[in-house]
Amino acid sequence: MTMSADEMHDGHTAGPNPSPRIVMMGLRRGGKSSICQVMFHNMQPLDTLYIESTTAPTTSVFSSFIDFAVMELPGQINFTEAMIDAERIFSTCGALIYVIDSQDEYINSLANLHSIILHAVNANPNINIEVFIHKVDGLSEDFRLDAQRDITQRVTDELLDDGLVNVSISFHLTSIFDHSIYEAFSRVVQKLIPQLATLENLLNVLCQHSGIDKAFLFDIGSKIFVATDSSPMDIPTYEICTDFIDITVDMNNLYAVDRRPKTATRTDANTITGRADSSSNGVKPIPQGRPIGSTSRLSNGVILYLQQMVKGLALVCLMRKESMPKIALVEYNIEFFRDALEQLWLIG
Ligand SMILES: Nc1nc2c(ncn2[C@@H]2O[C@H](COP(=O)(O)OP(=O)(O)OP(=O)(O)O)[C@@H](O)[C@H]2O)c(=O)[nH]1
Repeated sequence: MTMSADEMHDGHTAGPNPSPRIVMMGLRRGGKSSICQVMFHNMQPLDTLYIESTTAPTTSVFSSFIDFAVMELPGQINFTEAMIDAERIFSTCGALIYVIDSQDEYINSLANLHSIILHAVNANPNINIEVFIHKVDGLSEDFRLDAQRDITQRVTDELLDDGLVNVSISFHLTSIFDHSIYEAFSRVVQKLIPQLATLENLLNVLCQHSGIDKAFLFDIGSKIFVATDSSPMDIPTYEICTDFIDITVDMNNLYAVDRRPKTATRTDANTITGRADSSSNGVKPIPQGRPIGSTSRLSNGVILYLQQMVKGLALVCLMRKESMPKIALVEYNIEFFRDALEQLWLIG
């Protein structure tokens, strides 16, 4: 039986053109399902210990500034033998994430990755190959870098031997036990956003004219950052921002006015107070109606500022306390940023 991309679906509505598509592959027990569960279904990393091996391809569709679908192909399927319509899957997808278990012997993974890259690039020369060197939480700092160097060297050497010099391939060190998986996934998604350069430009202009040191545009549900300004970023800053989003959403949900009609059923409640597809995925419900906003001052004087934007996005900014007297100007500029974002989203 040949399975086509459209047949492999887990029930989330994709619409007629669920693009861009991210395909996730890798050998058994590499960590693919765990990544999807932690990123998009709010599962706690430790709970992934009990995940059963995936037996059939699954697709989840997420709606944000861009709609994107993530398809996971189980490691136990040899996709060439299983007659999966690989050509079609690769030709319609924007990125192929290949997950390598760095705590295990990875020679077999590299051979498997190589044959998949050959198929993928043949079907779609523009595909982005993203290699997740995963489970690095179990490796020391030195070991991580050694593994990354070794894997990068082996994969690129083999591609060069095959004369494939223009393959777009990136390597990321990831773990579900820290924020590295969010950063890596953000980088993958960003490459699929056609408006990325415009978003970054808008954030740069906003920072320059408002005394903001760093600004991120986050998808609230998945905590993927869709764009950031061009100033350097580090993982601790990213972590502070995602924690701030969590706290803000939790506080908002705690004190949100219940606008449900008295007769509403339990099922109605999800669609009234939460993002329709996030509620069914286990992702925190994103407040509808009045946009959420919050300001907080850290012990080192840094101010965190959050404003909800269009399509479940939030602008999170870091600024020094000296910028606080100019907060009216910051908010004025953010209104322009929001307008620009709305226009950008409307023209698609
Ligand atoms: N230490 C560590 N373990 C992880 C990480 N990610 C996943 N795991 C564990 O790896 C095991 C396998 O994870 P799965 O998500 O089922 O792997 P899979 O690639 O989906 O496997 P198949 O469904 O067989 O294709 C689970 O016990 C997870 O808890 C990680 O970042 N670090």
